[in-house]
Amino acid sequence: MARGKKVTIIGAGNVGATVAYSLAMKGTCHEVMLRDRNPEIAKGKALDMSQAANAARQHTLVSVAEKAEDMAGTDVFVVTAGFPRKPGMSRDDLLMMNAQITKEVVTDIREQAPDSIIIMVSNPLDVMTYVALKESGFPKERVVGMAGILDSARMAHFIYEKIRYGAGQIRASVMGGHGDDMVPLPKFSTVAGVPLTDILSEEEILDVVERTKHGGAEIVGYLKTGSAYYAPAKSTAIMVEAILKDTRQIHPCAVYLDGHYGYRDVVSGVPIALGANGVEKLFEVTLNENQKKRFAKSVASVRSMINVLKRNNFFTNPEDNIITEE
Ligand SMILES: NC(=O)C1=CN([C@@H]2O[C@H](COP(=O)(O)OP(=O)(O)OC[C@H]3O[C@@H](n4cnc5c(N)ncnc54)[C@H](O)[C@@H]3O)[C@@H](O)[C@H]2O)C=CC1
Ligand SMILES: O=C([O-])CC(=O)C(=O)O
Repeated sequence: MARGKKVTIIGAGNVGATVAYSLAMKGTCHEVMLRDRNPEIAKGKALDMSQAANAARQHTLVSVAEKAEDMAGTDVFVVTAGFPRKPGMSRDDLLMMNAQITKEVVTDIREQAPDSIIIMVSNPLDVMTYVALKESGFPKERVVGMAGILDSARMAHFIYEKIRYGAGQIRASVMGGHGDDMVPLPKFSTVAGVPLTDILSEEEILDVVERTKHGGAEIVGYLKTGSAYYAPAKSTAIMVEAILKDTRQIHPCAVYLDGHYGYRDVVSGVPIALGANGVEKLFEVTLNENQKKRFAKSVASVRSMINVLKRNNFFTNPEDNIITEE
């Protein structure tokens, strides 16, 4: 069954506002609500976007949640509240400040819309998804992080730059966390069904892999004051649409691993079917030894950040501060 149609975006900055614009231009939902600690700017953006929706002959109304209670009845939350990185920083440097913000906003979500689905975007993404899951107390199916769609889109673009054909037919595959240890998978990537390994040389593939891993940093290097937002916003809007329309299409997303791939109590990016209930199915892809090793390294890096939070007694429920694995 398709869910209702109210989407609330917490954090109406570059990514949040662009997600709202993307949803409004497509008429994906009836109502998009923005919530930001700076409500005046959010109001200006909401008004501007509602007018743009009319220009585009769409029905979407964009408004602002001035009070937490205005978010009641939300079906899908997108959380982009938090700081972006600047040149010279890694996403992991945002851990402590964004964890606190995530904890605050998730408390409001839990109180105002306990049956909703949360799409996390703030960085470091996998850890923030874990924080949202633990602090909301929601079932693991209803807290999903956005990264894999973005990383795969970047990889597809870098492939396209090299081959200059097959636009729109490139299916690139990336798993693991959204950090420097992410796991691009050229062996699972194709152009219209033709394996990438039959199209590009080893050296060219290595170049695509490295550029994908540092795709976010490359853009931070140009923008200087913040990070990418067009591709991140489009990738998030795709997730919102999959949930609202119950498409159950398969996308790489950051989800809680509960024994999957041999890992517990951690979040990482894996292929899932995304639909009205959030994670409808999690796929366990058969990885070769090299891929397994790279995935393990990525999971370990996310876990080490989660453990920093646990050591600081960050989580509200004392049981969540128990370290299950180093
Ligand atoms: N998962 C991914 O692939 C990606 C993640 N990101 C992350 O998304 C986050 C947002 O990035 P941008 O939109 O570029 O940053 P931004 O600085 O443009 O926007 C962040 C917004 O959050 C708001 N905010 C901060 N604390 C808040 C609170 N407690 N309640 C409500 N609003 C609050 C700020 O006022 C600001 O408007 C960053 O952490 C960034 O690293 C960005 C791109 C891709
Ligand atoms: O690079 C960043 O900090 C923002 C982000 O996650 C991305 O663009 O992949």
